[in-house]
Amino acid sequence: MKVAALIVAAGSGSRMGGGLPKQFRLLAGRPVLLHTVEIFARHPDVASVTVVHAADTEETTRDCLNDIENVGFTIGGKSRAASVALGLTALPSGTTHVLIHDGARCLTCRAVIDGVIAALADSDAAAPALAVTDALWRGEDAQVTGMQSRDGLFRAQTPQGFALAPIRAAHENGTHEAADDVELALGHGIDVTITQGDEDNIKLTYPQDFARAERILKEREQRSMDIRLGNGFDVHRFGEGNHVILCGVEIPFGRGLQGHSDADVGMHAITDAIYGALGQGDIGQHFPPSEAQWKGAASDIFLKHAVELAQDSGFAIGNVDCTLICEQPKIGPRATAMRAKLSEIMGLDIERISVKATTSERLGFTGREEGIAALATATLVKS
Ligand SMILES: Nc1ccn([C@@H]2O[C@H](COP(=O)(O)OP(=O)(O)OP(=O)(O)O)[C@@H](O)[C@H]2O)c(=O)n1
Ligand SMILES: C[C@](O)(CO)[C@H](O)COP(=O)(O)O
Repeated sequence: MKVAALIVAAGSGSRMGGGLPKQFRLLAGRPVLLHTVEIFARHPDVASVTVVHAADTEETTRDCLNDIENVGFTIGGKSRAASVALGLTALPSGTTHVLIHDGARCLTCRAVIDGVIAALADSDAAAPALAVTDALWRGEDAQVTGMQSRDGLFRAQTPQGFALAPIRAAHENGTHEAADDVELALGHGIDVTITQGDEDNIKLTYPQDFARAERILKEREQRSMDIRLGNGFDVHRFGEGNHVILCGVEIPFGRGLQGHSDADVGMHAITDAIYGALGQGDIGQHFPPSEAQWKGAASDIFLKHAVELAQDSGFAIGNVDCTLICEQPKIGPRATAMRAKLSEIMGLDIERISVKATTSERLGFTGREEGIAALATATLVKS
C-alpha cells in the first residue's frame, strides 16, 4: 500500500469572514495549514503529501509550508469536490491509496489516521465519524417543529481514505456539489467503512472555532509535558568469587558480589529508578527473591521488563544516570562499555545513558570494601 495525503486548501473561508482565508491564519503562532500538513508529513505510513491551493494563493501556500520537505502543490477548483478531483490527478505515480483531508481540520490525530489506513486493508473506502449523541429537532423561526431520530446518524470527518482507482472514477462521474468524498463514493457504488473519529478533529468553520482549537492545542501541550522522574538505590555485599558484574559488564576481581540474582547492583538501581518513575514498585515486587526461578538470573531480564512496562504505559525513557559507589574495582576505564551494554539492553541511545563512580573516602561499608552501592535516576517522557 502506497498512501498519499491530499490536503484541500483552496477555499475562501466565507463563513469565517475577515479577509485572509482561514487556512493561512495563525493558530498558536503558526499557520493553520502548517499544523495540518505537519501531521501527515510526520506519519510514517504516509508516502507523500499534496496540497491543493487556489489559483491566487500559490505563493502564500508555499510560504507557509516552507519548512516541510517534499510537499507537492496543485491548483484547485470552485468547489471542494472540484478541488479534490483536480488534486487526484496530481498525486505521485505509484500511489495506491489516498487520504483526502480538509486543510481546515488542523487538529486531526495519529489515531484517527491509523484507523482509516488500517480499514483500507479490507475496504476500498474508510472514513472517520462520530455517532450523533444529542437529541435532534427540526425547527423553524426559533421554534421546535418536531423531532428527528438520531439512530444511525454520524458526524462525518476527514481524512477520508480510498483506493485510488475507484475514487478517481467516482470523481470523474460525480457532481462537483458533493459535500464530501464519501458521498461521491456511495454514488459510485463503493462501500464505505466507518472508523473512529475524534471530538478534537474539528473543522475551523466559524470565528469561535479558533478559540476552541487554541484550547485543544494547549491541552495537548500540557499532556505532552508529562515527565516523570524516578530514583533507585541498591547495595550488595562482597563474598567469595573471582568477578563482579556491574551494569552488564563482567569485571575480573578477587571477590564476587552476593545476591539472589547475579547481584548487578548498578543495573538493579537503574531498574528501580524506572519502576519508581512509573509508580510501579521495585524489582522485589516484580521478581520476588522467594521465587527460585530468579536465582542467579542475569539482571538484564529485570531491566528489560522495566523498559517494556514504561513503553506499555506510553512513556519513552528520556535518560538514565547511575553512580556506583566503591573503592574497587575501578569503574572509569569500563564506564563506556557499561553504557554500551545498557544501551543495547534498553534500546536507548548511548548519549542518554550515564555511568559514573565515586569512592566514599574510605568511610562506611563501601569505604571498608564490604560491598558496592549504586544509585540511579531515570526520566520518562510521555510519548
Ligand atoms: N473550492 C474549494 C472549497 C473548499 N476547499 C477546502 O475544503 C475544506 C473544507 O471546506 P470549508 O470548511 O467549507 O472551507 P471553505 O470553502 O474555505 O469555507 P466556506 O465554505 O466557509 O467558504 C477547506 O480546507 C477548504 O480550503 C477547497 O479546497 N476548494
Ligand atoms: C468534508 C467535510 O469536512 C466532512 O465533514 C465537510 O463535508 C466539508 O465541509 P463543508 O463545510 O461542507 O465544505
